[in-house]
Amino acid sequence: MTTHHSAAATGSQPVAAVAGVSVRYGPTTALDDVSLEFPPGVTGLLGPNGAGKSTLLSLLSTARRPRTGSVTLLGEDASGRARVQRLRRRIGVLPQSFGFYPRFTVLEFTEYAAWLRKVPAAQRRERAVEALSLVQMEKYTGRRMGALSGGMLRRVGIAQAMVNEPSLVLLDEPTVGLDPAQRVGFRSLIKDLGDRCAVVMSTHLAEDVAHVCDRVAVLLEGTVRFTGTVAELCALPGGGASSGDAGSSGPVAPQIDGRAVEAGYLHLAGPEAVAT
Ligand SMILES: Nc1ncnc2c1ncn2[C@@H]1O[C@H](COP(=O)(O)OP(=O)(O)OP(=O)(O)O)[C@@H](O)[C@H]1O
Repeated sequence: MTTHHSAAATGSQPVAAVAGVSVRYGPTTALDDVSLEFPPGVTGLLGPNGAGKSTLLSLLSTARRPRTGSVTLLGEDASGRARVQRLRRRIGVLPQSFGFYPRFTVLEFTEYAAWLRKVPAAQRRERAVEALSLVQMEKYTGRRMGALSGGMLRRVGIAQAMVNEPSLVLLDEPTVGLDPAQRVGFRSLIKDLGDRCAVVMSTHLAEDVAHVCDRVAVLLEGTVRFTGTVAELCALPGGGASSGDAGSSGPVAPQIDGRAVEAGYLHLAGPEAVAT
């Protein structure tokens, strides 16, 4: 394990937290009385489609307000227009899909993201170049957005999320649609981000969590079924306790039975697995 794993596992001050949050879309309950704390490092939100991961990220990004409960970001209650606007400048977001003008160059797009995040004009170019080199896209600053491959586009997506040097970055399913080799590269990139800022990453792939995350929260049907370290998740019955390598060139990571999580079977581990 790397040093930032242990730092995050020692219960440092949370970077973000939700307490008793519920969100409904008409008759659908997307989140039901969810309480979670996000320490420094990389936290995975693991769950099948529809579990409530994107909704939880939308609360942490301040895009949505909970129907009940509270959201605390960077030590402040995320309410009140002025405070929320100030907090947004310190948060980076990679949505599941992001729009862009295809004729923008990579640099123009990233500078535009800096403008949206209220980075002062004099710093925008420098921040954009730095963010692009962070994701190894510095050679492609002049390429049109419309001419990028899927993997490159996702890298630029991470760059735009990092362009305001956020203290908290939220990544919604960052590895979806990547081929296996790209996914391995992305996992190491996301791990590196975790050394710069707190990262919350949603995924339905248990392998992502095993290779990238310090901590994990399992969501199913809008409720939290587990929180803890990856090792603790692996130790659960049905969590898969074997060690091995699922294609990563990095250190050997514990394996989680991804099929069990994706199929929503993890709750079969029993009530003792349910942590709040
Ligand atoms: N705008 C919306 N209107 C109505 N229902 C919604 C809306 N957004 C989400 N839902 C529903 O809320 C529940 C949680 O959705 P959410 O997108 O948060 O889950 P998720 O775990 O991120 O899944 P996915 O990976 O498929 O996005 C699902 O039942 C979903 O159908």
